[in-house]
Amino acid sequence: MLKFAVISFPGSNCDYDMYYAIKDALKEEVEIISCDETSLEGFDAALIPGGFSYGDYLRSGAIAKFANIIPALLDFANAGHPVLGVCNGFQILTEIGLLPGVLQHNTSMSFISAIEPLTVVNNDTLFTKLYDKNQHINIPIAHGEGNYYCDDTQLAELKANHQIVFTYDQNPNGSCADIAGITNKAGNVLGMMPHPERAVEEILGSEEGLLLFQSILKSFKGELTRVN
Ligand SMILES: NC(=O)CC[C@H](N)C(=O)O
Repeated sequence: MLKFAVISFPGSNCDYDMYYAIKDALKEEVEIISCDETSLEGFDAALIPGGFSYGDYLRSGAIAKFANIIPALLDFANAGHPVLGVCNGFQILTEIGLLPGVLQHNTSMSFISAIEPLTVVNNDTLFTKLYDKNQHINIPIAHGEGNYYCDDTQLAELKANHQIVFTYDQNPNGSCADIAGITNKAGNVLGMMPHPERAVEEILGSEEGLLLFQSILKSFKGELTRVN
């Protein structure tokens, strides 16, 4: 069994969605831990859920950067363990420097809640290996600050390193290059605004998010096979 940590901040509101996606849909071990903790020892992967950490004050994710768990999360990511940040989790990953760029207010300046068509532009990652290349999937979004921005040099690097993983088919928020999700250069940290954990069974309207979590599992099994 793999053990996932869901890191909960004051104001997280998708921690239980993430928890149940892992526990009931993926059927792996998962624990919600407070951002006041200082260690991720014993966990195989870390998940940063959506929400409004510290009320989104200053800027989404800007205060979460100072939580006790962050040094351990940086070490965990830099050691190559999988880290997934969804929505506010993506915002936090950019604030702590694990991913390039920033998430600005949507160009409409409104909160958008919708099921969004996406394209899986890179299926050669540990998070997307079970999708087909250029597969179209429908995943919900729910954010006010999802407008991804990076400068031209960063965008050229993201493209050259195949770090753009998901793009919007009908860009809802003004993100540059239609970006919905990116990885770090090493490929073990994924940030995305759409919520795969809210699309893990048909009754939720889509189960196309489940493949992402199953991909993480498959990546681990591949690794274990190689090690043994
Ligand atoms: N669902 C969420 O994680 C909300 C994200 C974020 N706080 C925003 O509104 O942009």
